[in-house]
Amino acid sequence: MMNSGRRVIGSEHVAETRAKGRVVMEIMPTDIVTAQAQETAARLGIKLVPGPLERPQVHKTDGATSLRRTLYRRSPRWIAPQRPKNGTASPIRKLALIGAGGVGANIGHLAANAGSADEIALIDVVPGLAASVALDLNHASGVSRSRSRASGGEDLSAVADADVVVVTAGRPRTPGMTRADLIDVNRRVIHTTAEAIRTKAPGAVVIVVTNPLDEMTVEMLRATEFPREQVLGMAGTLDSSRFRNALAMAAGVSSGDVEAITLGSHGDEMAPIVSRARIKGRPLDVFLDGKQIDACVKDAVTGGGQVVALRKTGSATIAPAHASIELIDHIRGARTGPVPASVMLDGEFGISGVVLGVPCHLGSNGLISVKELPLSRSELDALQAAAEAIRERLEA
Ligand SMILES: NC(=O)c1ccc[n+]([C@@H]2O[C@H](COP(=O)([O-])OP(=O)(O)OC[C@H]3O[C@@H](n4cnc5c(N)ncnc54)[C@H](O)[C@@H]3O)[C@@H](O)[C@H]2O)c1
Ligand SMILES: O=C(O)C[C@H](O)C(=O)O
Repeated sequence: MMNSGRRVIGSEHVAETRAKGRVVMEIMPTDIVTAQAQETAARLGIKLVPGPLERPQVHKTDGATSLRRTLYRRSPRWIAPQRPKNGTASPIRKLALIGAGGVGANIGHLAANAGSADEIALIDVVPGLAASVALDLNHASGVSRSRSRASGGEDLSAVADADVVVVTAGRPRTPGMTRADLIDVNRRVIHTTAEAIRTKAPGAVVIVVTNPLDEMTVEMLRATEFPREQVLGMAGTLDSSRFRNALAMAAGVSSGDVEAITLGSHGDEMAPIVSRARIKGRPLDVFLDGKQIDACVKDAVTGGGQVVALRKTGSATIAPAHASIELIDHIRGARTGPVPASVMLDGEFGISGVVLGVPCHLGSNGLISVKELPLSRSELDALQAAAEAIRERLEA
């Protein structure tokens, strides 16, 4: 039934859906669903679900039929960041990478390849390591045609005047360890690096990667005495990527069809946000049952440990590097929209004085604002629990 361009869904439509053996009925944004249809759907066990994000519409133009894509913004695209239309975001002038091990070298590689920075300065305490990675990156530019120039050495003063500093310096965990077991050894490394950043690159945006992430981000904030806008922790982009991958594999779709985010801590108190996750623009339960969704949540939380158990000598490096580049892209304006990062909260989500993974708007000076998404009661409780757990660990 049509009514000024709108489809009115009556109980007969619901009954037709049932008769076809279908259990889901798609409702488009312009549809009007009668109260009777809702009752019939409930009685027959039919789910009325929002239609897909994109749906081709047929339009008649001068007797010809053309197909036009109409975008239905069922949920705001607050998860998947978008590149600016003209794709002309400038590279960062100087990117410093403290730590040229597994994660640091991979960040250097991706940054050079994407032209994220004009100058990439690598620093590592192991003699020759950072210089060798820098040389390797420069050698690759003959093929990749990257314009980035890399340099490497042991001296922390090479952070001087960096616009963005990524800190991966420190020990990774090995099987049998939790990230929290790294607190003592890595806190010392953070303090050493923080001193150099504070004095030589006081205007830099610092991205902490070293574990345990939430605690090390707090240490960096304390030791540099930088405002909260300038110190970000990287974990949410990695955990969200793992969550999206798990959902995509379970639903048999590509990761690009999935929008999902994780908040909270980078550990057992991680909070994958199920209520706002979408597969092809639709809620998860259209594609997956409760058990499958729980398994995906578990996969996101345990993903890091799974890699450690297999690798034995260290932890993941490739996905963390991509996830770090995502933050760098937001800082340099190559991507827009909220992105999960760990920042010191100041009343957002009702939490203060603790570093937690939350959706953030970022820019060239770091944090612009925290985006307080509407979350379900249990998700808000999970954020509060994560904040309390981190607070307790810091006090201990
Ligand atoms: N936040 C996340 O999501 C995430 C993801 C992956 C790894 N991590 C963490 O990142 C850290 C690095 O992981 P990795 O796989 O690159 O380890 P890695 O051992 O391969 O590299 C770490 C490097 O840091 C260097 N280093 C140590 N102390 C230093 C100092 N004072 N100054 C300069 N360099 C120093 C080491 O020589 C080493 O080369 C670990 O703590 C790991 O747990 C975090
Ligand atoms: O798991 C680890 O120890 C490394 C990192 O935090 C990860 O999640 O891959």
